[in-house]
Amino acid sequence: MERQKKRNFSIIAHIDHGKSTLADCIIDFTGAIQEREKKEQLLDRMELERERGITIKSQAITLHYHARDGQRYEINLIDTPGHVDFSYEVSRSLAACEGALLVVDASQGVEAQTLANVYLALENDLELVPVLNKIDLPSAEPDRIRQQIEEVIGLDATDAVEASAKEKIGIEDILEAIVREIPPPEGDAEAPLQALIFDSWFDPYQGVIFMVRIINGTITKGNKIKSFQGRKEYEVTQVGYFDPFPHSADQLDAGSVGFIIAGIKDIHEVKVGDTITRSDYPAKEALPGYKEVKPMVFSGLYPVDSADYQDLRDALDKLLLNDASLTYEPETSVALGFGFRCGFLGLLHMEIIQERLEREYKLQLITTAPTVTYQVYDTDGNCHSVDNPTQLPEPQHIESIEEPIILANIMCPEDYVGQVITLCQQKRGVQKAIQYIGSERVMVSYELPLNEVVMDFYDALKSNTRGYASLDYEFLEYRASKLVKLDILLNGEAVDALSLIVHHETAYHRGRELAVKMREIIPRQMFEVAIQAAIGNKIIARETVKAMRKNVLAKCYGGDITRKKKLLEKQKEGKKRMKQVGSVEVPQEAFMAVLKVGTESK
Ligand SMILES: Nc1nc2c(ncn2[C@@H]2O[C@H](COP(=O)(O)OP(=O)(O)OP(=O)(O)O)[C@@H](O)[C@H]2O)c(=O)[nH]1
Repeated sequence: MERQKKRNFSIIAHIDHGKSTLADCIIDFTGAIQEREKKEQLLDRMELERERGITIKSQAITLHYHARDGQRYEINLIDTPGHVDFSYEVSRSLAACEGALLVVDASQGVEAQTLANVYLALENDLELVPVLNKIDLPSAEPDRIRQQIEEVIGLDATDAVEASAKEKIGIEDILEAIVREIPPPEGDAEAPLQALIFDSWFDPYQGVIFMVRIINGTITKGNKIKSFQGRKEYEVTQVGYFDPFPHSADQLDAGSVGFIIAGIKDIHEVKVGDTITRSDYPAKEALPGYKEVKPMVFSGLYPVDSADYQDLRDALDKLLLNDASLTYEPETSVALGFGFRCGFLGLLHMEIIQERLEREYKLQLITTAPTVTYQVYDTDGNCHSVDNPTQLPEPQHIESIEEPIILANIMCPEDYVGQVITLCQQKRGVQKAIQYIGSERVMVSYELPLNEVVMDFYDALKSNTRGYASLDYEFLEYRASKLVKLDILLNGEAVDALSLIVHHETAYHRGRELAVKMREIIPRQMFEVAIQAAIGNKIIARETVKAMRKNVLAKCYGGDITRKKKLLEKQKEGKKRMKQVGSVEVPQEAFMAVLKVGTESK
């Protein structure tokens, strides 16, 4: 199809403002899928995504639309993940488009991620088409939100389409706006090939499938291709597009969006953000903006049953095929045995991976508290990247420690500004700005140590603002800080998996709270358990779990055998999540308890 009749667009929105539902409506409206083939939330591929209602991997669908001007248009809808953890993927998807629908919930209005996504879209020079969704809600106030969009974003919202993805209102108007407002792609089909990879995944039969936007040139079956970052050359075996089902095409040319298959077995050979070109007629330059995503949050994953170690490795291998941003390497813990240190883009990414391992691979896991990567300078002048408290050198060998700092933008109703500020202060935040957005909403910007945010910042923020605050953040820099290692000892033995790196001012308080929390979590055993918190060699707190007096079965004397069996079963169930640490049995909860202390502290 000629370029003038093509449109490439994404939908950007704050979480839950209705992006996926609207995408489904648009697909439906253009008749891309038959009723019987339709699944709820079609764009969300995995079961987990459906259940949580979030979109993890981006994907593109080619639609055909007969517009009111009598012309037939090819419209490529490129789905983007909405969460802050995945902003890099959002950015790549946006780079493949000329425009974006900016979906705003007509009752909630502009939120932190609306703004963050708008900035990403503007960086990519996209034409923004505002849509006010959920106008079916009695609480919808389209006029007020229209004004808010103009004030906050500076975007003319006079013609913003009023829509309801739920009631299928305004869908045709949205398609008309796409055709009218979003420019057709530019690009030169005669020039050397430059194809931007904006998504890739591993298919067990085809190998790596990658989604591209052809910026210049053409690609067809049989072409030899290579990427600017990868070293090897591959032969294209198939090109095509999804509608949403895969279809082969003769070729993809400048302005098109589609998939390429080239028998690639290693997902790391084709990285999202990289540029593909042809070996016979190579482009001189990669497209701008290639940036490697680095994991920001680390956690140890251990099988509850050490016999499952190999299964965990296999499962991680498989997950890695579809998720190039996940990293892992083997690690051992005295307390937990053999496991893996895994790196994630953020907390949500971490939760998703953990849940997939447990649900799809039926693994029972013990996870350690998340940490960030520290830059530790030793007294010999060497710098070490430390993502595990146990790797921290002895205090006398440490010259200084630097921790990652983020810039967090929090948007909330003005009534909650006080709570948000208090929370940020507690978390060692440095205030950067407080800005009124429209008449009642406020944007609070703080520099915060990522280490404090990975603990439980998000939950605390939600509960302190009754769910009304939204958060977006970006990495800023590494900054020197006074950090110390806090250890927990059980019967005199330091438990490596319970160690934490914390700021020296909060260490004392955290240690004491953690010891109390451990006493509540660790069940009584046949002997007394001493719980101590220590900073360096200094013990700062002690709690005791008294020895057990009663046999669980004692109260069943004379009772029937099935009841006894039930009790034992129940005990066994509980034991599954227990880890033997020295002589002490420690439940899974204990390893995450560090997340539960500290917010109320100070
Ligand atoms: N009343 C009403 N509810 C809607 C409308 N559109 C979406 N919803 C509901 O809003 C919730 C969120 O919708 P999603 O489409 O999952 O939102 P999303 O923006 O894709 O969310 P993420 O995938 O998490 O980014 C769901 O419960 C939808 O049923 C609408 O027009 N009206």
